[in-house]
Amino acid sequence: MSTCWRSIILPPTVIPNTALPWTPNLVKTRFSIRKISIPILRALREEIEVLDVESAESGFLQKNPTVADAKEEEVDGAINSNGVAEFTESENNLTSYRPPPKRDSKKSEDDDNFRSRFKLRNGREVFEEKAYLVGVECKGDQDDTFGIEESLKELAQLADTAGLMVVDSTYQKLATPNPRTYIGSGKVAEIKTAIRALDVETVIFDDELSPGQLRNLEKAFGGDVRVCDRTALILDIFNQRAATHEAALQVALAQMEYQLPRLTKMWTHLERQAGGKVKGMGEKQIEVDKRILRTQIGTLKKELESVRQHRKQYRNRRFSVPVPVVSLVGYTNAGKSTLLNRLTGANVLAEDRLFATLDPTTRRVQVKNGKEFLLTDTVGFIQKLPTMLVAAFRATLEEIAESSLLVHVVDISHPLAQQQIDAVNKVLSELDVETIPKLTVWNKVDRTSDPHKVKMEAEKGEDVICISALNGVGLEEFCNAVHEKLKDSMVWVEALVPFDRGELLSTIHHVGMVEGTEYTANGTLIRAHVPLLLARQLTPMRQLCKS
Ligand SMILES: Nc1nc2c(ncn2[C@@H]2O[C@H](COP(=O)(O)OP(=O)(O)OP(=O)(O)O)[C@@H](O)[C@H]2O)c(=O)[nH]1
Ligand SMILES: [Mg+2]
Repeated sequence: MSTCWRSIILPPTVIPNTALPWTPNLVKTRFSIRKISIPILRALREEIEVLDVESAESGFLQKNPTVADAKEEEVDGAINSNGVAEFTESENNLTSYRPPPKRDSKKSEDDDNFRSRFKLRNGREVFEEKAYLVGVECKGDQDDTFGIEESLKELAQLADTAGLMVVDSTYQKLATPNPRTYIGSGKVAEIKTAIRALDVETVIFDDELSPGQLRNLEKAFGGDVRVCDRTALILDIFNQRAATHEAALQVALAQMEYQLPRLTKMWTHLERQAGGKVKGMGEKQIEVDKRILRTQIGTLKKELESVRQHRKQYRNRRFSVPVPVVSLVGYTNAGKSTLLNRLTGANVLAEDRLFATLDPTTRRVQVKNGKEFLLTDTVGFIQKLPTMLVAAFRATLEEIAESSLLVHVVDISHPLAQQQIDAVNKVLSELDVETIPKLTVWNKVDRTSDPHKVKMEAEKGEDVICISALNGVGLEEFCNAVHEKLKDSMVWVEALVPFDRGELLSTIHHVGMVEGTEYTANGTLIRAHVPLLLARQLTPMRQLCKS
């Protein structure tokens, strides 16, 4: 997971146009040269026509001397350990063909295996590192509705999404986690043996580790294996997936806040890039680094604020057209984007991976009876969602808070559907949206063993609709249910609309629920449930009606 590791260690590289001391890499690198090991560089040189490192990185290296330095050092190492002659010949004498030196078949097989571990993920080439997963089940932990094995299964899915190859996993039941190493010393020794036997490159813990625990574990495992936790993994996926400027800023901020207490000496490059001006008078390096990082966090927050102001203006413009907004919320991979695509013909990425969507997308849905509403697709939730990520995405999630109706999409075919529902409700309660009317949608009924039985179950529940977003089953019923629910959030009006305001009448018909119309000498008398904003627009006519 080269990109994963890169983002854990280095500042994220996707923040254009900032006055940060380090220069962001605007050409998104496919992986971090800085952290690429000697054998990877060797393979890269052999594969030069596939992955032209020099040209791909040249712009970046000029801007980022630290990375360039690191690259040089490691290339030298590769040459020394592999023999200079082989590379020099192939690079300097490209026209005359000479058969490659015979390599023993084991080495060639290793190289092939090695090369096959470069995978394309989210449009980037990443090195598929071997990962080992570790979980802890604390006895008497009431909060975790997910069992440890299920939670590790989900962690494996997250690792796969980030581009890692999970080679094995283990867990331990403890009364309380060990404050030094999170797991007990026996488990540490067991994992150390597995690391050697399986060539593990990254060990991922299913819970957030303290900075001290991270350091102690890295030391205990021998120093040459990376240790990270679920939060870092999720942050990395978000970093890989962030497609818009705002999402990139939000993730960058969350990553930096995660980094701050975990800073070690590796941040010395920040100081160099700040032109040495920050060299402290007797200040420890780590303090300097922390100060620089805090400044960067401040800069990011300011930039994020200005982006948010922009979006707010856009949202206000949208609200001037009083179409009700319906937000799709739910566990990651439940089928929210598939439902949006199906209903609106949108082309939002929907795939069988966690966190396919980060940015909200809103589209207009036209229902058969001429009614319409706006449907917003949002970022999915997950159990143990890092609080800093909820905080970072709060602005995006504000869209949810401003909607007229929440549609909770559930993957009913998932064995842990109920636990996922609970996890989503927990996040929703953190967002203070309990007052917004809610409709529950049981999606993927086609994947259940007995769709008919599931439908009967749904009918027993209040406000539950069964659908299959993939094949379109139940969508008409869904739209009708949305409309009925929207009525709950609407205001009852009786208004006398003058004949020259015909456009208002058609808006009322589009977005409201008309109960009756009457033509009078002064205009059309209309009785309807309408969204609050439209009711406000109709206020003078409502007064007219009363008089
Ligand atoms: N069988 C079946 N698969 C579905 C259905 N709806 C969605 N899927 C599949 O489930 C996977 C996830 O769908 P998405 O629409 O990306 O899920 P999402 O909720 O947007 O996920 P995030 O963006 O990660 O939060 C995709 O492979 C879809 O094809 C359905 O009704 N039936
Ligand atoms: Mg999605």
